[in-house]
Amino acid sequence: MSLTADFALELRGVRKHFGKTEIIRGADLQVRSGERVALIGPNGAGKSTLFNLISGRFAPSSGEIRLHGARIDGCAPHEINRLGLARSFQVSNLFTRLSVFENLRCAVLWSLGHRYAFWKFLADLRDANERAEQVMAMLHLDRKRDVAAADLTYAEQRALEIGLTIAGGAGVILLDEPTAGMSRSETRRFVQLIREASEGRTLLAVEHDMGVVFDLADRIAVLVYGEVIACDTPAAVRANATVQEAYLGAALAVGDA
Ligand SMILES: Nc1ncnc2c1ncn2[C@@H]1O[C@H](COP(=O)(O)OP(=O)(O)OP(=O)(O)O)[C@@H](O)[C@H]1O
Repeated sequence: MSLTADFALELRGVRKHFGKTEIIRGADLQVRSGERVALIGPNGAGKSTLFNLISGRFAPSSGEIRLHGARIDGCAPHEINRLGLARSFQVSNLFTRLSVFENLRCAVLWSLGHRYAFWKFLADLRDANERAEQVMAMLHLDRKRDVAAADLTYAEQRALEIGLTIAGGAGVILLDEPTAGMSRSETRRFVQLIREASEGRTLLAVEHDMGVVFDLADRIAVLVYGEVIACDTPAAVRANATVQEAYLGAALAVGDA
C-alpha cells in the first residue's frame, strides 16, 4: 500500500521508547480528511505520548507521521502548526488577561505570520477582526466578547481553546479530553459545539467518556500497549471481540455502572 495525501493524518509503524522502555510499539493510524476519530485505550496505553509525537513535542524513535502526505515526524511543534495541525490543550493555551475577542484575534494574526510592513499589518488586522468575530459567533461566545478569558466558565474556556485552533486556520485538530471536568449537561452541549465547530475539519480526540466517544466519533481507534489494535466505526469497535477483551468491555461496564 502506498502512502498518499488522501489521508489528513497518517502514522506508519511509529515507535517511541524512553530509555529502554518502548511505549509506542509500531502504531499505525489513518485519518481521512473531514473525519472525526476518537482515540481510546486504557490508562498508560500511550495516548498522550502519541499526541506528543503527532504534535512534534517528541520525535518518534522510528516510523513515519504524515500530514496530508508530507512527513512531519521530527518537525518542531511550531512548524507542524504552520502546516495546519493544532492541538487543543486543557485550557493552557489561553491568554487569561486578554478578552475572548483578543484571544481569537491573536490566533488569527499568528496564523498569518509576521510580515514587517505596516500597510500589510493593517490589512491583516481587518481580516483578523472579521475572522475572530466569525469564530466567536460559531462558538456562541459573542455575548462574552470583551470578557477576560480568566473570567469565563470552565466550559467556555474549553470552547475558546478549541476556537484558537480554528481561528489559527488548522484543518487538523487534536483534542485532549475535551469534556473532562464537565457536568453531564455541559458535556452534551459541548459535544454539539465540537460537532459544529469542527465541521469540514479533521479531528482526532483522546477521550475517556465513552458516551462522548460513541456520540462524536465517525471511527474509534483503540490503543493498547502502544499499538492501535482496531480502528473502525463505533458499532464495529463495540462488537470487536479483541477490543472487548483488551479494553472496551471493562470501560463500558464502568460507564454503564
Ligand atoms: N517523557 C517520558 N519519559 C518516560 N516515560 C514516559 C514519558 N512520557 C510518558 N511515559 C510513560 O509512557 C506510558 C504511557 O503514558 P501516556 O501518558 O502516553 O499514556 P495515556 O494512554 O495517555 O494514559 P492516561 O489515559 O492515563 O492519560 C506511561 O507508562 C508513562 O509513564
